[in-house]
Amino acid sequence: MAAIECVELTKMYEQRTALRDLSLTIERGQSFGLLGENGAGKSTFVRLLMGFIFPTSGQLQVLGKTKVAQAHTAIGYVHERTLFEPRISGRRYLVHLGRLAGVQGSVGLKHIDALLERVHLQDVAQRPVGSYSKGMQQRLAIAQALLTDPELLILDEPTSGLDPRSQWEIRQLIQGLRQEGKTILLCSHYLTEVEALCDTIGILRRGHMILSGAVSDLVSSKNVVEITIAEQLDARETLVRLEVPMQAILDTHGNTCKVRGESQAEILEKLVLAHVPLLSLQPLNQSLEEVYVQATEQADAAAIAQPAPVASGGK
Ligand SMILES: Nc1ncnc2c1ncn2[C@@H]1O[C@H](COP(=O)(O)OP(=O)(O)OP(=O)(O)O)[C@@H](O)[C@H]1O
Repeated sequence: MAAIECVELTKMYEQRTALRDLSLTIERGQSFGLLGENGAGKSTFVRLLMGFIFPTSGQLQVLGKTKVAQAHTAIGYVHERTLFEPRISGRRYLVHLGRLAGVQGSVGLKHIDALLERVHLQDVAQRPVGSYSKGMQQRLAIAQALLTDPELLILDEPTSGLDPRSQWEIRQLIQGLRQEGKTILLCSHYLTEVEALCDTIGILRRGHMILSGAVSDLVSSKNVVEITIAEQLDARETLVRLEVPMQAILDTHGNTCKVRGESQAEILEKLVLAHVPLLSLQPLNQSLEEVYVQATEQADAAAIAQPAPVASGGK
């Protein structure tokens, strides 16, 4: 059973379509990054998963439950703007919420102290939350999400607006949770963060999923190989001399050249037969940022070619 499964999920707010025909499976133990511009529908999807709002049409299952609220005890949720009571201490905050979630008694308190340590707040645990930095508050929000040791974590922009050090601390925490095998849904605008923390991604654009797949497949889909030959040789001259078809060569620089993946075997054969010394051969990846920009440009071009009949839009 998948952690999250939806089929043709649609959500309309009156006349506005926030999410349209979304079909998606997030397997257990997978870390999934949900990307998309402002107003793309990410928070709407999260609200549907949490059962705060209901689909207009389509099916949704969270941890096997179609009534998603029934899965709540196994979900940890970090809202994009967590609000705290500023006068109580971090520890008391967790103790109160722990009681609501059935985490209590000496075992519960031990668990809370371990969580405070895990998010590196043990030294400030008795201080009022109002005196915490934004990064510390965000770590407290993550501790709160972990109170019930949930199987699924939904993290809505957990590093948004934090300084680089605080972002790094949160990412370290998420990486640890991922390694423990938690299922993670991470909404984020930070593409390098998603590339580092997620196994699979989906890009939403005006309520549509325009691209999804494994990060490793998407970044390696460029199909370009960089070949480096002996230092004293000029790559372009060598390739011309060996009569390599020019359309196979994307770029040359000194003793390196970038060639199309499909021409790699033919070029290597020519180089080897001509006894050209090879120093390295490396497939070139593109960044997730490049994948994102390309996908959104293609979606825009398709939208211009075929305008959508129903209004949907940004904030
Ligand atoms: N309660 C609401 N009533 C009407 N329209 C809404 C409501 N909530 C969201 N929308 C609209 O639905 C669309 C999707 O919004 P949503 O908040 O899901 O986007 P998002 O991808 O989370 O954006 P952001 O990155 O800014 O958080 C937007 O056009 C938004 O204006």
